[in-house]
Amino acid sequence: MLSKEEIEIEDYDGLENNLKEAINIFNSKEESNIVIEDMYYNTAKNIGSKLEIKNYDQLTEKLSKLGIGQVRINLISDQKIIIRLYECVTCGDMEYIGRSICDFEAGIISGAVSSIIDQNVEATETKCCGLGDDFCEFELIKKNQGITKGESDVKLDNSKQNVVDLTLHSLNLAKKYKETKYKSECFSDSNQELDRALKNTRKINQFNETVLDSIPNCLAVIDKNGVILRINDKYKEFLGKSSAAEVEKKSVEALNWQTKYQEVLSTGESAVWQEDSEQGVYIVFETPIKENGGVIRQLIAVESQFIKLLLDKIDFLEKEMKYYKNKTLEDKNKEKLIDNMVVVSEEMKEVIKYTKKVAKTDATVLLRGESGTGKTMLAKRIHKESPRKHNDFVYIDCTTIPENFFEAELFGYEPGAFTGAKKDGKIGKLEKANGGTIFLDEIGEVPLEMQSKLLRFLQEQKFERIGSTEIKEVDVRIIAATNQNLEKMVKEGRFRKDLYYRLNVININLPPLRKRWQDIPSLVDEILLQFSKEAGIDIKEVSEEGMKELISYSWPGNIRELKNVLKRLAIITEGKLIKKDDVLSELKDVDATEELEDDSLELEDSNEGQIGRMERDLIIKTLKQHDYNKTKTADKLGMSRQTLYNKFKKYSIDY
Ligand SMILES: Nc1ncnc2c1ncn2[C@@H]1O[C@H](COP(=O)(O)OP(=O)(O)OP(=O)(O)O)[C@@H](O)[C@H]1O
Repeated sequence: MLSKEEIEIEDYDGLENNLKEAINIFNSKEESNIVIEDMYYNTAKNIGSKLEIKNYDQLTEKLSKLGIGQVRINLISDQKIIIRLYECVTCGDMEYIGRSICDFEAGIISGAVSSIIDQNVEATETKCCGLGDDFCEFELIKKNQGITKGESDVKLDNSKQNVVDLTLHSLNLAKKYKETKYKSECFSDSNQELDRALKNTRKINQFNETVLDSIPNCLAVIDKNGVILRINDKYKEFLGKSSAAEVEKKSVEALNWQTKYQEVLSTGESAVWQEDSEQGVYIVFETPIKENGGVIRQLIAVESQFIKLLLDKIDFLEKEMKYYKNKTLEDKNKEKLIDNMVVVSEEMKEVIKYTKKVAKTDATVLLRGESGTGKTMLAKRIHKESPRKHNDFVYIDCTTIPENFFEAELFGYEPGAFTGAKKDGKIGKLEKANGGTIFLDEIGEVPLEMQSKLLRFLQEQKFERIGSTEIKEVDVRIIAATNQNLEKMVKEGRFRKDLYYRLNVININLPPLRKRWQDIPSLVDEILLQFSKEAGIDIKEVSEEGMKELISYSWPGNIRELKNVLKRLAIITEGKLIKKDDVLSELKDVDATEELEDDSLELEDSNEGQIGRMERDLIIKTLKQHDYNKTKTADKLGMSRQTLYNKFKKYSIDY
């Protein structure tokens, strides 16, 4: 566009004033915008008609020269002409405003085209960059009424070029006015929006204040410098102030508040503690305000229902934690001390205390106790806790070795030592146990001849393999076990007296389970846990009533029997809980137990003949109850099949 300085014209100011005046007049009217637009259009049309454009090529060239834009003309029919204006200068200035704005261009085009075809045409803008279109488009329609060349709303000078330029300049001013007006409209729109936003913010603030004051706890906002920004009504009440202003904007130090706001700010972590005040005990809870650098402080009365609940819960959790801590510790100790061996009763605690001392020595140990009381388990424990623990623990079940193989088994033999011997010979159990422990289970079953050989070894720790004269010397600790009355056997000449004394250096007696029922609940837990692991099934529990039944039963087969009963119950019982009826139906057929509840069963202080009779009766009864099935009978009695066969032999039971 041409600037004022570029336009050398005398009555420029007059023209400009005219235009401004016109705009002012129109502007004061309600529909001034439309009038102004019409004025642009008509003035521009007048100019367009005076440009003396002869054809469309000249129109294109002229408009581009005037800087109006790049024109493309499309003659659709004699009656309808479409002109497209690319890079329209008005739209370039105003950009997208949501309505068509090229009244000036429309006027120029209509004036110019009217003079080309020498007929009045009116241009309507059908597309406009101001509406978001890619180009501006004008539809030119012929009108009957002709135009009066040379008549303009604006007084024009005689120089045509100057008239054009001056008018363009005036229109340019008007356009700027229009632009300013539009911007002020926008401004007023945004002012209204601001107003609305302000009102909303006030409403939200009001709401926040109400919420803050409705909170039943004392609440204060402290800024990062320790200045109290806000306290709610409850806090005001708590402090006994008539106005929040007495506290707000003051520092926490000045008011002597016990606060951890600095610690909360530096760590970003909340702080909670208890404070006593004249009004009672309070929990102080200070928490950082995100991205703000301040702290929210709350005081919650301990008397409040919420805190009471919380404290109850904490109390409960603490107790629970303590319980599990102790249990874990107990479990750990139990494991360390005796693997999975259950030791709850005082009787067993005594045994273990003694065993621990014994384990450190090399002394020969004789373990006494009914079948299934844990003699083998204890023997292993002694070995594990002794200095020999890194060497072998060798187990010999004396009931299972045929008489003539005993020596070979214990001392070994040379190649070809006897018929049927292995051709490379065999190393004996004693040699295997060198540096370690040998456990002779059921020592009362060792044949007499073998007893003297064993005695010799015990005296000298020396022996010869069968078929060899070479004397072997080994360092072996002996642990023997029996459930028989060895003293009686000695008297009857069935057990060597000297061997008895050799073995009976340290005597440990394992009490029967019925004498240490306190172990039963823990044994039940342990056995069910181990079994669930082995069998890959869910852990079962025994109901309280069921447990009472297990405790009151006399367990002739001791822990081995308890184990078997529980394994069966774990398999048979549906669901997680083993109930009283399940236990009873499992134990119902052992009516002989009543007889066994008699203390006279204890081997040490009982008459062997009486016990023998009772044991014989029990075996026969159990056999009958299990249709003479020996495996089931042995299982029920908590003994191995071999032990059962030995008992058959011992009591002349012929089945
Ligand atoms: N205190 C205990 N805690 C856990 N399990 C035990 C305990 N005592 C024994 N047992 C278990 O009971 C079963 C029988 O124990 P063990 O074989 O040691 O008895 P025993 O007296 O040697 O029997 P037997 O005289 O028939 O040889 C084993 O499975 C053992 O693991």
